Amino acid sequence: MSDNAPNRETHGFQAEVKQLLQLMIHSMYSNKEVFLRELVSNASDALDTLRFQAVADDSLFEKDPDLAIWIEVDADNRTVSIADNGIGMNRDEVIDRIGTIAKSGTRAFLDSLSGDQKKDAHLIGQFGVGFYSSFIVADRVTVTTRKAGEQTGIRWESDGGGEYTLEELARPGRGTEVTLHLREGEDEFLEPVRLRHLIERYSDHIAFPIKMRTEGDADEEKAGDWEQVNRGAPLWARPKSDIDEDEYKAFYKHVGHDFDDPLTWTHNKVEGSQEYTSLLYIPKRAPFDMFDPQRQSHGVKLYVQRVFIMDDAEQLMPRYLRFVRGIIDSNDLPLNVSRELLQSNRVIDRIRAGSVKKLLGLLEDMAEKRPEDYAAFWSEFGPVLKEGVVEDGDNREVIAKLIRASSTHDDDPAQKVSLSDYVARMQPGQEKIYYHTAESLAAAKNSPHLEVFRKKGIEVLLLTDRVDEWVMAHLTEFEGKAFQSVAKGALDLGEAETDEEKAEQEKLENESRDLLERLKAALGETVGEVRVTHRLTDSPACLVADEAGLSAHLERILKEAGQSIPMGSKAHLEVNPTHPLVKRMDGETDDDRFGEWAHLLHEQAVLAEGGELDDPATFVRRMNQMLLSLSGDGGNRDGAAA
Ligand SMILES: Nc1ncnc2c1ncn2[C@@H]1O[C@H](COP(=O)(O)OP(=O)(O)OP(=O)(O)O)[C@@H](O)[C@H]1O
Repeated sequence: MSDNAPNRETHGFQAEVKQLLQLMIHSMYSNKEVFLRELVSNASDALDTLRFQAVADDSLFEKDPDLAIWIEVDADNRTVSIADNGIGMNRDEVIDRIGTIAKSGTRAFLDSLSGDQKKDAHLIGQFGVGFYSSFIVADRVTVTTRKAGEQTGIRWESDGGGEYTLEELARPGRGTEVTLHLREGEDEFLEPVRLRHLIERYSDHIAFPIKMRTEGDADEEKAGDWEQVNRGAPLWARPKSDIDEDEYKAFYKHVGHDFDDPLTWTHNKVEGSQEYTSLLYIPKRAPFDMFDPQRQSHGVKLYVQRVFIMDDAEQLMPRYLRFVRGIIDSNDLPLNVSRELLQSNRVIDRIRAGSVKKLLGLLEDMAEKRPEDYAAFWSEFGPVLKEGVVEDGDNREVIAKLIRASSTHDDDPAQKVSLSDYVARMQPGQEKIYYHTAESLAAAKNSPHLEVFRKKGIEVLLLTDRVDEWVMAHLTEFEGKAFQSVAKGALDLGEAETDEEKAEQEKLENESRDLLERLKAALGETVGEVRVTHRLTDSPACLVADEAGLSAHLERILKEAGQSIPMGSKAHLEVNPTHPLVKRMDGETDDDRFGEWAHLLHEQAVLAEGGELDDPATFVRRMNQMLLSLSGDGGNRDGAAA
């Protein structure tokens, strides 16, 4: 892949990059000044990385320890350059990082965007607009860079079409310089005043000096010297009272690589036996790959005494808070702390416990005082936070309080009902918190299992997130009330059922003995027990798992995940003897025909709860036969009806 110039190679962009570049140029145009913030943010990260690596090897400073970022305008050539003396990149790194997007699923996500979504800066922005935002204002971008400690520099150049060129070059200083050749009409960025203004607005919090040339109008002598244009101190180290909302938001965009503002944040300085500062943010939106196990997240960064140590210090945050972004700066850890050392470290354990507490407190507070924000949070991150019920036994109760669900109270698809709301609405005599898990809200709310609950006005939580089965296996009680799946075990409504109702039920059971036996004989091992239902008022039958067994919904999840289903008891068939269809069956004297009815009843029950039939064709044949016989044309046409 080389062209005519000596030592110059031409490479093609990865397809995703090409696609993203085009989308970005169009969707971001009205926010075009973001390029400056992004390039300064990258430069700051590169300085952080150098400073960290130099802790172990100070030769990397190459006698140039004053870390900074320089912004320079060349009005004649219509360029703006952003330079740093940070870690730099070697040839392979340039290819890997500036021509490739590592996030898996990017392609599929980009392909799935509709026309309008393609113009939505916030959707595109979730990739972290980063370096590519240069092309919003530039029609050619040149990067020259040399990695600290290495000999050869490299020059990268592209017009943002499909290709870029690479060329080796001698570069005495380490670090990176990005030069933007501005598009026609973008001359506003040649105005130093405009650039200063943008730095003040978006990059003031950058902890390294950002320097620009002094302007010479008042004092010609000094014109051309470099002067620092930002405050240059880490934001989190400043007193809270000194920092305004916009500064917090600007810092979030840098640290969280997000284009949007955060939803909320918590900033804490802990003193005493442990000293650390945390500034933790909750984003507005979940990244598209939130549930991708391979996702590379921009989580929480660890600093030690204001020196950046590492990104994504997963020991600082439990998995169920993986959406949190921000920094933790410890005064107690050594500067040369490694990932391995963090693994079983008491300091880290305490910082994590403290931070989790703060975050859960922040969520509690938001739930109470800003319910609309909390609803927005829940709809983005609810399923992730729920994992905490399983993962974090110590905080299970607090997390349970934060859970929101749909329920039969209003059948609203927005998950709004808290467990406390539910308990407050429990019927007199009701002892349990009832819930139903299903694949979708439609399947949940129309499930036959809910019939008796609806009739009696007993609320049932409708749980439709994938994690719910797993969560409910760990959540056994709330405020002293046990949880009960409406699709499991023998139903006991306790005192919510009157004595008359109980007597009637018993009578019905006695009268139905024969019917139940015939059904069990016809269905054999297809089902566990066959019994009279408590649950149904309108449907003829439903399936019920054992108390300790797997619900049909969980069985399906496991099957889809390719897991083997533990051999347990079969689901039990519950029938409603008062249903006209069941009554009619009871009167059927032909055993073969009764058998067909019985299977049909079972198959219906499987379908009604969203299940799949083992043998759908036979079901269809039975169904057709039944329809024909009901229309008075059955009996002799068995074969033809199939
Ligand atoms: N000034 C720089 N010095 C050293 N490396 C850099 C510099 N700018 C960019 N890089 C490297 O290129 C990578 C890609 O940069 P880019 O801005 O596209 O994304 P990012 O900063 O990783 O994340 P995001 O896209 O979420 O902002 C960076 O992760 C970094 O490794």
